[in-house]
Amino acid sequence: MVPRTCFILNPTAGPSRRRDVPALIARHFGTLVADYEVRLTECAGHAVELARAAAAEGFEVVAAVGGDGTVNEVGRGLLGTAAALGIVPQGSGNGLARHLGVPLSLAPALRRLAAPTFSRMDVGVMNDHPFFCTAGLGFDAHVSQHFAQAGSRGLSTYLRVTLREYRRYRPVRVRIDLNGQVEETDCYVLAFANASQYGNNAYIAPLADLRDGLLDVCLIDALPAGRAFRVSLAMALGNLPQSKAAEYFRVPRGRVLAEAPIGFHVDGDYLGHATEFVVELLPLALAVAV
Ligand SMILES: Nc1ncnc2c1ncn2[C@@H]1O[C@H](COP(=O)(O)OP(=O)(O)OP(=O)(O)O)[C@@H](O)[C@H]1O
Repeated sequence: MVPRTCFILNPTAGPSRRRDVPALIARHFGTLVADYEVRLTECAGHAVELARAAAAEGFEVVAAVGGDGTVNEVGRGLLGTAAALGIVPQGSGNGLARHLGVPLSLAPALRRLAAPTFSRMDVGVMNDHPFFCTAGLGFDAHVSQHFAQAGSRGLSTYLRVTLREYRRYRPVRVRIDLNGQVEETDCYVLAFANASQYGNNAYIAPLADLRDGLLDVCLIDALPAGRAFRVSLAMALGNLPQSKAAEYFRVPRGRVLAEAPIGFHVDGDYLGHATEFVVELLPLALAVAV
C-alpha cells in the first residue's frame, strides 16, 4: 500500500528556486500515487506547524522539500506523532538526505518516495533544540551566523565568509563532560553528530550512525593554518578521525560549560550564544521513510 504523503515545500531553500516544484511533484509522484498534497511554507518556522497538522490529519509520510533547515522543522513537527519523515532534497547542503542515501535529483527522489522503506532514527537535542543531522558550538556556528547575515548565499559567499571569519575567530576555554568523562580544553569546534556530515559531503563524523543510540563528538581545540588545511581535506575525503587533527568521543549525552558565550548551531542554523550546553540523544525517536 502506498502511504498517504504530504509534501511540505520551502520555496526559499536551495539554489534552484525558480523551478515549479509542485508541477514536478505532480509529474514524478502524482502519476504514481493519487493520494498526496503539497503545502508551501510562508515563513521560517512554519514547516513545524504544517508537519504537525499533516500528522494529525493522518498522513503517513510527511516529506520535507528543502534542505537541512526544512528537514529540522518538519522533523520537529513530527516528533511524538505516528508519521514518518520523508526528504526531497532541495537545499544547498542536504546533509541528512546525503547520509540516508536519498537521491539528490528531484525525479528519482520522488519515485523512491512513492515506494519508501520505513525505519527509525535517533534524534539529538541541544539545549532543548532537536537536531537530526549535526549540532555544534564554536567556529562552525560562528560561520553559520555570519553566512546568514552575508546578504547573498551560495558556495562562493560561504567560502568568502569562512576565510574572513577564520582570521578573526578565537577559541574559547571550555569544560566538557562527556557522559562522565571530563576534559578542560580550548574549543575551536565542538560538533555533536547524529549523522555523518554537515552537508555537501563535508564529513565531520564519517562513522556516525543514525541508529546506534550515540552521538559522535568531534573536538578541535585549535586550528592553525596547517591544521585547517588538513581538517578541510580530511573532511572532504571522509577520514578526519584517522587524520589525528581532531579528537573523537562516542556518547549518549554531554554537557559543556564555557568561560565566555559561544555561538551554537542546530542543523546548520545559528541559534545564538550561550555558556552552558546540555546535549542528549533520543534513541530511535523519529520514523523515517526513504
Ligand atoms: N517561506 C519561507 N520564507 C522564508 N524562509 C523560510 C521559508 N520557509 C522556510 N524558511 C527558512 O529557510 C531556511 C533555509 O532552508 P533550508 O535549510 O531548508 O535550505 P538551505 O539552507 O538552502 O539548505 P541546507 O540547510 O541543506 O544547506 C530554514 O531555516 C527555514 O526556517
